[in-house]
Amino acid sequence: MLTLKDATLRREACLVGGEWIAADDGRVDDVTNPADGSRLGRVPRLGEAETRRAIDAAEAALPAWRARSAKERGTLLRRWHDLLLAHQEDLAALMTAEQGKPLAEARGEIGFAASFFEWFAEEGRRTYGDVIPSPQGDRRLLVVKQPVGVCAAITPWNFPAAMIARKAGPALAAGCTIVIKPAAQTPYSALALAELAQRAGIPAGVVNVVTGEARAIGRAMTESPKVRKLTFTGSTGVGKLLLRQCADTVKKVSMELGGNAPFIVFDDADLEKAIEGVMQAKFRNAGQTCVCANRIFVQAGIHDAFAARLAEEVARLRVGPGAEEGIQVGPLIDAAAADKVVEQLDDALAKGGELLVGGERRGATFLTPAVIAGATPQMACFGEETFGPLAPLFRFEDEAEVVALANATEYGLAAYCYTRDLGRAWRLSEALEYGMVGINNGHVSTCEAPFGGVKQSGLGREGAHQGIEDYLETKYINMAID
Ligand SMILES: NC(=O)c1ccc[n+]([C@@H]2O[C@H](COP(=O)([O-])OP(=O)(O)OC[C@H]3O[C@@H](n4cnc5c(N)ncnc54)[C@H](O)[C@@H]3O)[C@@H](O)[C@H]2O)c1
Ligand SMILES: O=C[C@H](O)CS(=O)(=O)O
Repeated sequence: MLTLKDATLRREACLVGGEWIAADDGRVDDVTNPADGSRLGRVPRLGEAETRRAIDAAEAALPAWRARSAKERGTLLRRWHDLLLAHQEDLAALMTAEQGKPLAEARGEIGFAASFFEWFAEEGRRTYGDVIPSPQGDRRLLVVKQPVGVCAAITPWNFPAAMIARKAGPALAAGCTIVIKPAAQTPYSALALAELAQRAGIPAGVVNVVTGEARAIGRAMTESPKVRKLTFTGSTGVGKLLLRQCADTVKKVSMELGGNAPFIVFDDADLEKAIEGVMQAKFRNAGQTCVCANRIFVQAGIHDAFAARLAEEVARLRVGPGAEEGIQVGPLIDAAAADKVVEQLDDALAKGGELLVGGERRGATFLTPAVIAGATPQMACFGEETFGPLAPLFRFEDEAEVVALANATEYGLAAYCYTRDLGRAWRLSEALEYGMVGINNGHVSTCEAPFGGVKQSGLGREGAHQGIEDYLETKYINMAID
């Protein structure tokens, strides 16, 4: 049973123009706990009409919000940050109940989400323009940055708070207003963030959250000329669809899409550090992160020692409901997600892979973390994003071979490399076709750094200074002074 210190954080209505609303026709959708399939509650099933009203509310709030100074907007963002931390336990409990991740990870995600509000509270005050030396004495050339305007955000279930904060933070700091559609599986985290935005004093209409029919809401967002930017985090397939839908109104877009991360271990790597890194890069959120190690390449000389140590560590992982203290691997988001991982596991075994540990299905959504040796590029786990606790080991001989294998994918989000050779670290950092590279490090995400991918892993960057640029327009002013 989910009990919160502050029960009012558990909202079952949508925030539109400062009002908490139900669907016009009263329809609702169940929210379930992936650990046991129990119903947590119900949230409104909004459609196009309600979404259009949310867009209108964001448009109505825009002039006053963009007229505030960046410092004033930053003060409110900082308050939102403080409220997330003040309610971290309740927000973590809500997240674990609806998403399944272990409580310790959920607490960490709330801190991660809050960091984007803190970071962009200050970045908004540094959206500098330019004064350009004019070629004519009677002209002055200026460049100023202005907010894009009304933004729409569509976010995934795997990081239900941080993926919202990584968008709402820069949007609000830049002077934009926003309409957010969270994933159907994880609405409570989004609605709790909206509740805390109100408590922080963020004005009505600046932040709006709509739950309901994804296609209908997405259509309203992408078709509306009032929406000047769409920021999406989710699968590459849905990203492509939304990109197409945004073309008719030429919206600015940010796309944070799928991944297929290579994790490369050379003979000269520090074995224990590599094991620590792969455990972090592979099994965080039960392997359901876009930057998870999807393919683990191990050089022949260290392969057997690495495989034995990895199997040993994986066997120790505690699997169970995320709400139980000490659990390290929770359930997958639903039975279909677990089915997909089992299919990839069975495919690998059918094609010659050797199961070293795990792979046991426990009920609908639990799967004990698995390690497979003898993986090959002919297996589904080579080309497809696994999004689950399956670690396939690919043996390789030399640098040229592993770079070619690592880059043989349409994805390009994150990559990892373990070596103590400085020259090789540089060569791999430059040769790997990915937006982010971890060298002797299995976790790269932080608000100070630009997160994002190349190829079909996305467009744009989130976090860092780059993250606010996506919410700004550049205006050039040519002024005659005669
Ligand atoms: N690059 C990143 O930063 C990042 C972060 C997290 C997740 N992801 C990716 O997201 C995927 C897993 O998340 P998911 O299962 O929620 O992805 P998904 O693409 O199925 O859904 C993402 C969001 O899009 C919505 N959606 C789905 N179809 C839609 C449509 N036709 N119109 C409008 N909205 C629609 C969903 O309701 C959800 O809110 C993985 O591929 C993962 O790699 C990427
Ligand atoms: O899955 C997507 C997240 O962006 C992963 S991380 O928490 O930013 O590493």
